[in-house]
Amino acid sequence: MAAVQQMEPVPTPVRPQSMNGGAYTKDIDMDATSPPLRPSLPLCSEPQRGDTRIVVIMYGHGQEKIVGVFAEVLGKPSRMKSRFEDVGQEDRDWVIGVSAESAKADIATRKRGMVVAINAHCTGLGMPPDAYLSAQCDYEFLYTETPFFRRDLARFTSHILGQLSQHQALVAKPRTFIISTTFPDVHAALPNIDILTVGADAIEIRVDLLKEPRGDGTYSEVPSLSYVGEQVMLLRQRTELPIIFTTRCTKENGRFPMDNPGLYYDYLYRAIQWGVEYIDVELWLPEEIRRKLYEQRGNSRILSAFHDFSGTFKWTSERAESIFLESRRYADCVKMIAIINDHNENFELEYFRSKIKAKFSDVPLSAVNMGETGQWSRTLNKFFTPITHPLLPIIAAPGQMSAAEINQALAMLGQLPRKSMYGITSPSMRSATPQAPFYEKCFNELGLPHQFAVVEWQPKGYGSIGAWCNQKNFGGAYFNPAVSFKSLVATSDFLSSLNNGAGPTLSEAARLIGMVDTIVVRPNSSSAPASAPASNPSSPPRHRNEDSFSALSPAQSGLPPNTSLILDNASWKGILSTLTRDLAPSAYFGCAAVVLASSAEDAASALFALKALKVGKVYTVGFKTPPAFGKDLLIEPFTSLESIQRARTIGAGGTDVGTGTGSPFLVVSALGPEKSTLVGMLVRLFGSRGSTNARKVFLDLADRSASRKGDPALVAEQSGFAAYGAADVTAFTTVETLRLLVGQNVPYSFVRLASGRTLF
Ligand SMILES: O=C1C[C@@](O)(C(=O)O)C[C@@H](O)[C@@H]1O
Repeated sequence: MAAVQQMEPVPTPVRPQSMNGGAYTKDIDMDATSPPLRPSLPLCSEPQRGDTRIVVIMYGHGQEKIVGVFAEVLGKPSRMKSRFEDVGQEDRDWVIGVSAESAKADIATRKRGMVVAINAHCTGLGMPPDAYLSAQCDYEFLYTETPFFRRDLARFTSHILGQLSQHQALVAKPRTFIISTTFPDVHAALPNIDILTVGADAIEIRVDLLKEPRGDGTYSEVPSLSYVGEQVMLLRQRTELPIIFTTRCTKENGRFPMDNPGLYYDYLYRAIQWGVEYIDVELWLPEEIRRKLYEQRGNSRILSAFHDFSGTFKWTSERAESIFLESRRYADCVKMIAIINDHNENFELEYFRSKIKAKFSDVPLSAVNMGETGQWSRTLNKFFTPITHPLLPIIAAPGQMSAAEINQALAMLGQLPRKSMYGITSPSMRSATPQAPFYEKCFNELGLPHQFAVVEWQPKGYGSIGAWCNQKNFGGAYFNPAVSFKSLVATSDFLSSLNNGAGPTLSEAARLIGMVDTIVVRPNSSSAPASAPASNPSSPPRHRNEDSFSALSPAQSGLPPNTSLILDNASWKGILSTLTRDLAPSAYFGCAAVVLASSAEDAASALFALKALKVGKVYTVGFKTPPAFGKDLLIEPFTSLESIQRARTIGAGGTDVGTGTGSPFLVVSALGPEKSTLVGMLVRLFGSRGSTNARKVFLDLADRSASRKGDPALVAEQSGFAAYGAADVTAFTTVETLRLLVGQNVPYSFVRLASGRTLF
């Protein structure tokens, strides 16, 4: 198994104390690990073991089943206890349920180093959560029973326990946008949420703009915590984007009153308990409040906010830098926003930005100017640029632009040149749904100037990788289906000539998987390693094969100097996202899995995803596992019916699901439709049996659209599996491909919506 290394400790919120209260106790007991090698894809967050304390769920009257659902999502069995006092070391691998009523007796004296207390409250019960439990618990999960959103619970638990985090990936991304929603009621946003969030990397809920009806036609001055909680719940149920929770004060263009700073603490701390990813903390708040929120932020991240509407703020002043320094003390990211009077002040901001970046690269800065005069700075800001959308009722601040407007402005200024991107397919894909209209729709929605074409390529046949890639305006490509790295390089003079003949740069994922599905174009940074590619060969090598990369006219040919091509693999990320949509990563940690494929190439992306999920053992059928995987995965090929039988009966009681010793919890099949009967048979063999009611997972990677044979997913569902198919993986892979190719985030639900039911 993977070597372990110490992870930065992840504190979790502690009981809120009175604003005069003493310092909180850091009583966290975690055995934290991280994977041995970070794949070089910057946009993914690797699952972590995170907080391993015993999870105790407090449930409301008649709601005991939520305890079992939490357990399933975490991959653990559950049992009930009467009080916190009864929870002990023997409960280590269990999820414990305690009724809300009896939890009140001793929640305050629980062993905080041993248990993490989650108040699960069903909003459909018609009353707010118990105020005492809300204040005392570590976290609070608000949910609706019908419909119930399992993916919301999976996301909540993965976040609060530190198993998945998006922050690092967002900071590493070259450009990120946040959409500032301004709805008085989140319900109004829901019908359009997919389209509203295209291009956004995070979504801001302006809590101060929410309007809670009082019932007499008027609205409360400040929306109540229970109203805000439901609004946050609604939003999180419908979007996969990280949420930014903002209580903007009246002096900074918001509606939250400023006479009681404690009010901000109450709302912002509660947002941490609700598992909101980012908390906007205004700099004017007393230091004591900012410090406490920072210390109690758990896995949430603090975005410090400063706005100056006076019109006298100077980016060149000493005050500007001291504001940044003060903000940074209790923040993970800093936002500074000012009204300016003169266009030159945009240049001053750019100077400030570069100075701060050079001196303090650890805390990212989002800094823009307001008003029309300041719009230029909105096109230059790279981290968390606030954006609006035409479907929003009002803009959140003067001068705000949409993602499409910013991209169009960048294109006009020559900062976002028009690129040619390709979908490289094989003749076998001719009958598949055309993909070009989908990409064009995305580019259009995002205001991107790029063009997209689907081209056909066959190793040793027609089509030329060199001719597509070695163009001045080449913007990247995806392969569908993925191609083996070896055959790609063997048939392309151009690719093999890169890096002075060493061949193209590979991401860690593509290297291990051996299959490439994306070619990414990246500018060479000055920090690039010495081996970074010189993508533009100084003199064209002689052609060994058909890859006539000089076929273009001189004006078109030649990647610009200082440009690298990186061969990558997005499919494993699509598989990982599919598997963790309804389950937290811990459901897979240490478990046994079965992978069926007719070649190692077909299985490799799934194996890489299973490695990232730290599964305990992989049984294989139909292929020989590449040695590279042997280092991190325990592999056992099924060689006979006996070996299958043995794996099947291990831990037949079923209580060890997720503990690494049970019978397989996950079955992934990459076998084609012609092998449906075999897949169905194996799935049935490994179906849920015994006392466990935990649903196992079946993932079918085969495209079954043209097949009339039986669907193994149906067999799987009948045998106690939750089944996922190629359409889910393709949509998540497309999300990743778009991030890699154009650096923009397009939500999974938009991909599914825009590409219709068949999905390519
Ligand atoms: O802080 C900011 C930035 C902002 O004020 C803007 O200028 O775009 C918009 C606000 O919603 C957000 O909280």
